[in-house]
Amino acid sequence: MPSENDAALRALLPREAAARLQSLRLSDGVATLVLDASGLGAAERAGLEIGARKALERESDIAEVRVALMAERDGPAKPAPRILAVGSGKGGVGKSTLSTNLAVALARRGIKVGLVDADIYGPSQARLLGTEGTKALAHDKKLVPVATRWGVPVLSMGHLIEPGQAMAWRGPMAAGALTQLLEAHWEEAEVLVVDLPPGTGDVQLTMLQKFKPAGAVIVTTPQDLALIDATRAIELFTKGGVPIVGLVENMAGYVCPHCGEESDPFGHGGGETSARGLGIDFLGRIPLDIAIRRQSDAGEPPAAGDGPQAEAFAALAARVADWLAAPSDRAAGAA
Ligand SMILES: Nc1ncnc2c1ncn2[C@@H]1O[C@H](COP(=O)(O)OP(=O)(O)OP(=O)(O)O)[C@@H](O)[C@H]1O
Repeated sequence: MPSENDAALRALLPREAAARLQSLRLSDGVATLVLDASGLGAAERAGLEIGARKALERESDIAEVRVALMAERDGPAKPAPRILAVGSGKGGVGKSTLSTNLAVALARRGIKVGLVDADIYGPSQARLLGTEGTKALAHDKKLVPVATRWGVPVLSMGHLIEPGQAMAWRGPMAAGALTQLLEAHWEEAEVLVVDLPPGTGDVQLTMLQKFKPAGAVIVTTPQDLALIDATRAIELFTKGGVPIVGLVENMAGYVCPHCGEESDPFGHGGGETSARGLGIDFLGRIPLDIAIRRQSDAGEPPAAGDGPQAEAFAALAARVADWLAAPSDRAAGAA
């Protein structure tokens, strides 16, 4: 039976959230709500969660708000989302930044996208999608993805551990964590963009063996060394039978923050030539632009804006969406 206290809390909720409320509990300053999000798209789900969260966070006796969005189970089972792995041979090439913005740009095209941060030891997606400090809830022993303002639900170790907490896990534990992130309530997503850690460790192998991606996007930078490393990442996927969607050249060309002029300190066309040499598609270039770093650090994905940075990610998303629309042909063609 709801207590008077619960009724008072319920009255604080926006009308839509109150109508969809399944349960609401306040204990030790933590308000836990379960909302029925059946029939809602990703953006509406995000709006529902954010509205409820904001309304309760204003209360002085509520220190934390936990929201779980549930969808009806009846009706035909939805197919599992197709996994798009984003990989690189080495760290620091901007793979996480690319994963975030590719996911946001795909969502802007109307595709229902979720994002999994498979970088178990160095998670960054909570920050990049402006959800730092939000804890992921579990329902039916499965994690519930965290809604974002950009219509891209996300799960990252950053939503499970305290910021700065060291992850001293052995490989199998990290692989187990990845399994939890991927086997979460992703029912609403058609595509899951998975930001893989660099290299070829346990996490990548689990990914290939257990959750066969539909395709892999390889991120590189113009420096030769990174291109050689990218070759290794490509080999990992092709040996695992995962089709390569193509190569993205990040930090390609420097955009002057003062005059906007683009220059190429590392030469132009390395990514294109390299992709051609490897027999894979070239998906495009994302310039080295201080605005990309600033907005990303602030949890505002540049792909969600309307500047030239957003255009670069939109062009990339268009190529990837084309590939997703005809994956088997492409895969067969690439074989
Ligand atoms: N195109 C770009 N222009 C400007 N800065 C960028 C660009 N791409 C990435 N960065 C910045 O470079 C840094 C590294 O990017 P990011 O964390 O995405 O790389 P990563 O390959 O995922 O690294 P790691 O392997 O360490 O996880 C970040 O500070 C990010 O904001």
